[in-house]
Amino acid sequence: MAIHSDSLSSTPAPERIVTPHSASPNEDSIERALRPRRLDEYIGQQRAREQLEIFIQAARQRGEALDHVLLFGPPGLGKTTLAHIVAHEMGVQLRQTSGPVLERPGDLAALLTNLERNDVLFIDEIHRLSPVVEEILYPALEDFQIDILIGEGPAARSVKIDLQPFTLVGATTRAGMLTNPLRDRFGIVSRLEFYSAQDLTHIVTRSARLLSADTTPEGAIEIARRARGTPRIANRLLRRVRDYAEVKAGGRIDADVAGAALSMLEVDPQGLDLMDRKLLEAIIHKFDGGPVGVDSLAAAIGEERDTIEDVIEPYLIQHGYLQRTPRGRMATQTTWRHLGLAAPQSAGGTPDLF
Ligand SMILES: Nc1ncnc2c1ncn2[C@@H]1O[C@H](COP(=O)(O)OP(=O)(O)OP(=O)(O)O)[C@@H](O)[C@H]1O
Repeated sequence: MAIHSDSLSSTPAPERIVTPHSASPNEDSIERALRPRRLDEYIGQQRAREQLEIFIQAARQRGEALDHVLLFGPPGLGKTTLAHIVAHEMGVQLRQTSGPVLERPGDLAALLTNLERNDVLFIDEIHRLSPVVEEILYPALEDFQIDILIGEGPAARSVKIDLQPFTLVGATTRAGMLTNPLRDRFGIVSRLEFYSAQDLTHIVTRSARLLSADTTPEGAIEIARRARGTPRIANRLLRRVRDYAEVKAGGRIDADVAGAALSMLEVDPQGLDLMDRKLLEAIIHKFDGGPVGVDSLAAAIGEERDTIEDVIEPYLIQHGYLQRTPRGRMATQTTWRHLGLAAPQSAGGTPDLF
């Protein structure tokens, strides 16, 4: 049966220090150790947290399974962490899989029939479920039943199997790619946002404590500011800065040490790394500032389209470095300025008045 307990990523982990994907098994285990276990340890995402707190308490009081939950947002923002927290707060087990590894209906059926009452089933990359597997999921979500075909040819017959009530937690970077019937079956839908520098500072401070890394408040702020709004990146930068501090600065992470370490890692003061700059420079130098289609851009920088759309772009767009127009991606005034260039009048975004 092709079901793994590890979550798999749709996009290959690129070689970048700020990639929001976890890059190695060793890193996975450190990540697990840093993962908050309870809702009150989960920093930021106030809206999602408050909603879940109420719905979990209500479900617990009624002794029922929590309604199905869809979490969406860019990678590394804490979807897997929230799924684990939901199970922990409900006092139930979590089973974990991901859309692409559920190849056949039988893979999903085996998982569903092994769930115990009110358990959580976490499906990462749920937008990548195959249509035949998705079919099985509909009656499971609605009536806690599945229809299984037994036998082949004219002798084949369909058998209904009752399931224990359970909660599906689905995670996706692309809510728009979910089919309508699947999306409609989630009672709770939460969009995770990039974290503020303040929330990330809390996360860095907490992780530093857990890793026994000697970090000053200013050191934590410096790391948080450059972490692209993403806890996974913040934790990774913290570990690299800790290495630097141990070798070069007697182990203490203050603002200067963090700044020097991050410059060495080519993460600039805005948290953009080589790949971000490569993409922005390509738009400006190879496509005259755009608009340029994502496929041409992918070819120009040797990166997968999915990685550009899921990993690189969302932060750049949100922070005004990139505009997505119907004719393609465009550099903005901020982009030109960031790269130390004079912006042409035609560039998108706020004009450079200074
Ligand atoms: N709100 C939070 N508070 C503290 N730490 C967090 C929070 N969210 C995430 N983290 C940390 O960031 C790491 C990455 O989070 P997680 O694996 O849950 O992200 P994800 O959104 O599921 O990413 P992906 O979609 O790539 O699997 C976790 O190990 C955890 O330590």
